[in-house]
Formats: sequence, structure tokens, C-alpha cells
Amino acid sequence: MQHRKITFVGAGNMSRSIISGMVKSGYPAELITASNPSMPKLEALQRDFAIQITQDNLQAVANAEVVVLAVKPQLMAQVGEQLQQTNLDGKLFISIAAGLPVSRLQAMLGGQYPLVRTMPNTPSALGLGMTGLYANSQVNAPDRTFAGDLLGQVGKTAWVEKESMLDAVTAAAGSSPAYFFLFLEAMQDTAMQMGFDKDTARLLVEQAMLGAAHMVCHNSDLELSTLRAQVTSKGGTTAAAIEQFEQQGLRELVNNAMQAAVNRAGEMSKVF
Ligand SMILES: NC(=O)C1=CN([C@@H]2O[C@H](COP(=O)(O)OP(=O)(O)OC[C@H]3O[C@@H](n4cnc5c(N)ncnc54)[C@H](OP(=O)(O)O)[C@@H]3O)[C@@H](O)[C@H]2O)C=CC1
Ligand SMILES: O=C(O)[C@@H]1CCC=N1
Repeated sequence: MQHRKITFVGAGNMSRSIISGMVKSGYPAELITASNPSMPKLEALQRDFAIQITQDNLQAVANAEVVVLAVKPQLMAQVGEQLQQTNLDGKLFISIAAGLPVSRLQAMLGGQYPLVRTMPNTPSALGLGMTGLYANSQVNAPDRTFAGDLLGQVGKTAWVEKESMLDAVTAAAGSSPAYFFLFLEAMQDTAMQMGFDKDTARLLVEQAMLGAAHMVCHNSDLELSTLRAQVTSKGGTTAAAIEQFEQQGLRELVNNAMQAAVNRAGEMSKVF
């Protein structure tokens, strides 16, 4: 990918994931800066990836061609106001914040800058991320390619043409790792109630999940329902378990949960 001087404002979990992927893919560390109010995460990034670090957002942004906005949504207005003290013309902005629409981000930055709004997820830390991207009309073709390549360093990407679809990406991929963890927690607890120690219970569910995930990825020509049917012997144990999920409304529950994520993104766009 093209290499540009890039600054991450906010050096938390998601920035670390993306920076890790960039450096592993050969992006020159000397072109990457992270800015954060406290030092420990910055020092860890410098130690692990040899990038530039600073506690001075303004200096870091002034020197950058690309600015990744990676603070919590509720802190973005404060950061935007601070950044207005420097000349932001000509910079490409990439936001990873949940919920905040381009119009709000532009108001926070005080101008109509090229802005790619994205929604990544934490598996990006392992190079297995899924990121949705949306570009505003100021983003030119090279900027679009740069943003796609950047998030492509840490996983797969999907562009959306309608900004509202980013909230659906949040529900389906940004937040969804947590749904899977919850499901695994519940299975681990049950396996322990059935007599396994904690480590063995975890091994059982994590290896089953890993195998199932690989089966999904390696059989993209098969419907998910076909993979399920291959496990589900007629009148057998799986059928008994699936019947419980279906009777007790798992599909409706999933629908309600994902809709709640979308609704919350909509609320966040108004309150932050
Ligand atoms: N976690 C997730 O699964 C996902 C998160 N996101 C989005 O990513 C963004 C970051 O989330 P995440 O990395 O998880 O959060 P973190 O809390 O891990 O990181 C946020 C960082 O911002 C720093 N920060 C606070 N105030 C400022 C400031 N004024 N200037 C610069 N940096 C500041 C914090 O520093 P300190 O700790 O020192 O206060 C912290 O290191 C959020 O907007 C979230 O919506 C998107 C997709 C998935
Ligand atoms: O929970 C959140 O708001 C963020 C966005 C997606 C995952 N974490």
C-alpha cells in the first residue's frame, strides 16, 4: 500500500490493533505516530513497534497527512475542538468511532474535510478483523484506496454506499465478537456445571468454536444451514439442543440484540 505520514489520536485497544497490523505488513514505523494523554500505552507501542509517540495531539496532527480519530465517541467533540487550533486543510481523516456520523465529525472538526468513517472490530489485533467503511464526497480515489488498504492490513473490508449501513456493520461485525464471547461464556459455565474444571470447559468450547469457524470459512459454497444440518443427526443430540434454541426464540433474540446495537448507534449520534 501507499505510505503516508499517519497519526492515531488515541492509543487504545483499536489503535494498537491497527498499528500492529500495519507494522507487521511492512508499513514504515517512522511514518506512524500515536498521541495519547497518558504514557503507558504509548510507551508500550513504542517498545513493541518502534513508532513515534507523543502526548501532544496538536503537534502529532499538524505533522500528519492522515489522521485516525480513535478516541471514545464521548471524547470526540473535545478532541475536535482542540484540533481546530491547527490547520487541518489537505489532511485525510479516518474515524473508527461508533455511532458518530460524518456530519457530526465534520462539525466537531470545524470543516468539510475528506473523511472516511469506519467500523472495525477487536479481532483486527490478530489480523482477522472485519471493517466496514464509508467515504464522504470529499474523499478522492487515492484517499479511498489508502483507507481501504489501511484497514485491509488487519483483516477484511467492506465499503458501504449508504452511511446508515455502518450502524448495521456495527451490529453484525463491530459488536458481534462480544456476542460470541457471551455464548461461549454460557457454554463454559454449563460444561462446568456438568463436571468439567474451568480450563477443560474452556478448551472444549474454544476448540469447538475454532473448528466451526474454520468450517464456515472453508466452505463458503455451503449455506450455514447446510453446515448445521451436517451436525444434526435425525433424532439425535444436536436436534434436541437445536429444538430448544428454536422453540425459545433464539432467532428473535438475535434480531432484537442486533437491532438494539443499531438503535444505540443512532442514540450515540445525537448525544455525543
Ligand atoms: N473496542 C471495540 O471493539 C471497538 C471500538 N471502536 C471504536 O474505537 C474507538 C476507540 O475504542 P477503544 O480503542 O476500544 O478505546 P480505548 O479506551 O482502548 O482507547 C481510547 C484511547 O483514547 C485515549 N484518549 C482519551 N482522551 C484523549 C484525548 N483527549 N486525546 C487523545 N487520546 C485520548 C485514551 O487514553 P487514556 O486511557 O490515557 O485516557 C485511550 O488510550 C471508540 O470510538 C470506539 O467506538 C470501534 C470498533 C470496535
Ligand atoms: O461497544 C461499542 O460501542 C464499540 C463499537 C463496536 C464495538 N465496540
